[in-house]
Amino acid sequence: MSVAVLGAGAFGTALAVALSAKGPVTLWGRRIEWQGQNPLLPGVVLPGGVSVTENLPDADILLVAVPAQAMGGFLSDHAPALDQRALVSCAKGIDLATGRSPARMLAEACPNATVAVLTGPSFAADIARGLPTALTLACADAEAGHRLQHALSTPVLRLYRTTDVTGAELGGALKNVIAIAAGVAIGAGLGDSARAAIITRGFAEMTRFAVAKGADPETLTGLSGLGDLILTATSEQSRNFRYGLSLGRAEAFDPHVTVEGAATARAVAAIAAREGIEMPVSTLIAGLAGGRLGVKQAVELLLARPLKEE
Ligand SMILES: NC(=O)c1ccc[n+]([C@@H]2O[C@H](COP(=O)([O-])OP(=O)(O)OC[C@H]3O[C@@H](n4cnc5c(N)ncnc54)[C@H](O)[C@@H]3O)[C@@H](O)[C@H]2O)c1
Ligand SMILES: O=P(O)(O)OC[C@H](O)CO
Repeated sequence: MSVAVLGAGAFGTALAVALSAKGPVTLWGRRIEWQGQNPLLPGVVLPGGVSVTENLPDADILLVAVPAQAMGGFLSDHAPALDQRALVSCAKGIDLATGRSPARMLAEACPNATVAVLTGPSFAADIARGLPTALTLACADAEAGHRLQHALSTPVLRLYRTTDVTGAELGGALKNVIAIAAGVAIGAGLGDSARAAIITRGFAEMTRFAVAKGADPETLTGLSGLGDLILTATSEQSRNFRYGLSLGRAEAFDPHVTVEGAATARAVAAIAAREGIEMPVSTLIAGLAGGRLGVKQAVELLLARPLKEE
């Protein structure tokens, strides 16, 4: 099956590099201003098996690796050309404008496509270097999921399979919000114990939100939920964690860096308020990211919450 990656950022480029171990891969970007090495993925030389193009490619499997907040614009430009394919969303977020997940946006814009999600703990730099990585491939159609799992696994990129698209996708989106909170805790000097509390209580609210949206709670304990939360909330390789660090330290952060958790926190807080889902950490991160709250005030609000059963 032919494979193309749409979106030539760090993750799309890393996936193209990794999958070129199995056969030729086309990497599509809207404006490619580099050759051989993508500045978003420094130090990685594209292998010969990856061909880069600005013309939307024709392939059996299209991995869509644009950020969640860019998915709407991307689909308005390209949806008709994507229908009737296997579309694998690689974005981890919730669209702020519509409150929809990337897979849902793909399915609505391309009603005849088979839609799947690729998610889980994986830094682009690790994948591109060929380091061992385990991910989740989620597809509601179990047979199609099985085919995609095999088509996209390599000896070092191991894909586990699930039919719980909602659980896998929300785990990946929500962990970014909690990773920002973990970064804030460390940046503000609250310590490792506070970070552990935020990760644990954050995981509880990730699960609460996902279950309210129809997810199987067990999915949240897998690679796409807990696995990715552990990675993102504990590593300075993570852009979400680094953004949180800068908030905690009251330092500026490069606005050109993709930080999915900032907009997703605001999307989640709006949905949670509307639907009565208790999401204290995400709601505070939405306030911080939106500039409505300061770190001191956010910490005070969190510590002032009523004592309750775990
Ligand atoms: N970088 C990682 O380690 C990593 C790992 C796993 C998942 N992801 C997820 O992958 C997604 C993409 O992240 P990234 O790291 O590649 O971001 P990035 O900032 O490195 O690149 C984003 C790319 O998307 C392109 N883009 C933006 N809007 C577009 C549009 N309308 N049409 C076409 N292209 C458009 C940009 O030009 C850029 O090349 C995010 O949802 C992220 O959470 C990233
Ligand atoms: O750099 P981040 O914070 O966007 O995280 C990248 C991946 O999602 C980690 O699994």
